[in-house]
Amino acid sequence: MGIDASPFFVLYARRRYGAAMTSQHQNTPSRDQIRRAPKVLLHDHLDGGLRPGTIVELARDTGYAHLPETDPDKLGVWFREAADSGSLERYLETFSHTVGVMQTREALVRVAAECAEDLAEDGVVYAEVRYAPEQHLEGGLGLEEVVEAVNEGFRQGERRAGENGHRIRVGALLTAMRHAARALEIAELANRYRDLGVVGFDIAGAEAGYPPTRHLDAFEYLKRENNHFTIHAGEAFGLPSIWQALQWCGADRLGHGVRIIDDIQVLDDGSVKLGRLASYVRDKRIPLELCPSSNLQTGAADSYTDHPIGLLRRLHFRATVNTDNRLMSGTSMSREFDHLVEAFGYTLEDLQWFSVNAMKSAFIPFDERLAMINDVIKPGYAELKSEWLFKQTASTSGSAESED
Ligand SMILES: O=c1[nH]cnc2c1ncn2[C@@H]1O[C@H](CO)[C@@H](O)[C@H]1O
Ligand SMILES: [Zn+2]
Repeated sequence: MGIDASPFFVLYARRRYGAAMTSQHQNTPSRDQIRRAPKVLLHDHLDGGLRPGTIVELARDTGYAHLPETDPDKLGVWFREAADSGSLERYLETFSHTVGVMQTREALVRVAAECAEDLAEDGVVYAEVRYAPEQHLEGGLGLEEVVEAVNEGFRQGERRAGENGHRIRVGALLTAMRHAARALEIAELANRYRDLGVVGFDIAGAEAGYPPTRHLDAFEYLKRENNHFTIHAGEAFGLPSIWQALQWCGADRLGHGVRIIDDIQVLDDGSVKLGRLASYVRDKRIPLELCPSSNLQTGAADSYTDHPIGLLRRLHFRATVNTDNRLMSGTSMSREFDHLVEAFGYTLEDLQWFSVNAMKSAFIPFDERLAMINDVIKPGYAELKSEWLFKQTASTSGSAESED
């Protein structure tokens, strides 16, 4: 099975990128370099990324009385531990508390603004952040008011980040919950707010028992409108879910899609055989929104070194790295990269490859994606890759000074 192939890949990666280094920039990037590297995030849930302190304050302000902890540090730990159950269904239960405090316009604006700020602070230059408008109506808001509040928050956050020297652009993805029956309505909402801050559509929630084909009407509508959508598929459930998402629903990208590994066979001699579906995904350059830490918590992978991303990157799938839920996983884009660098010996070249892959797969227009790649991402990595040159100069001039 493909997952067993990862140790082989580690060896391959170390040999290829570790021992056989040809220049300094192929060294392991430092944590600080990873944080400063321009990163692109396609799969991040707004209701999975709140600051614990904000949850506590919003609960107090909005009268939400069900928090398991009221100390922010303890609450952060509670989310990580509660989400660490090995089951997607139990992982998803933790969202009742974040969604619980996101029922007013003020709360939504604040959470969205802080999300943009936190991502920018972490070096993310472009993000598509998703949430399910239908889950934020309990306080009396309408669907459009929810979308407008979140958009307002993203714009505020982008402005504040810019004032602090961090440029970021955030687009919203509207999610419909797969167990519910509002997908068409949410798809129409996504279409109405197209070019007004919403860049696409998604479905999420428990996968087993809720195939994406339940929502075919929504996907067909979006296709007729030439709009974009991704589908959570191949996370808790395997190949049939990925197959349906692509061949019945017509998804542009796969949310997770990690189980495509079940259609990849690694033979004893190290050669690899792709099944028909895996070949299709690779040949058509279907973007995989991979979320390593989240997969460890829901049981989709056992460790970073065993995570299929190693093999998928080696086989040149259109792999991207994502956070999924920063609060539940206690993570960030930089931390995801830190883990992958440690597990697979990735260099700045690899991190750039993931970032360019993600930017190519974004739902904004082609010319904007290209400009992001050429004017922001590549120059950012080029600067990091050239740092060793200037370190050398500094140490030379340092020793000259000491001789004076
Ligand atoms: O990894 C995931 N798989 C499936 N559904 C998820 C995942 N993370 C979050 N959500 C669901 O998406 C909703 C909207 O953001 C969240 O409320 C949560 O129920
Ligand atoms: Zn997700």
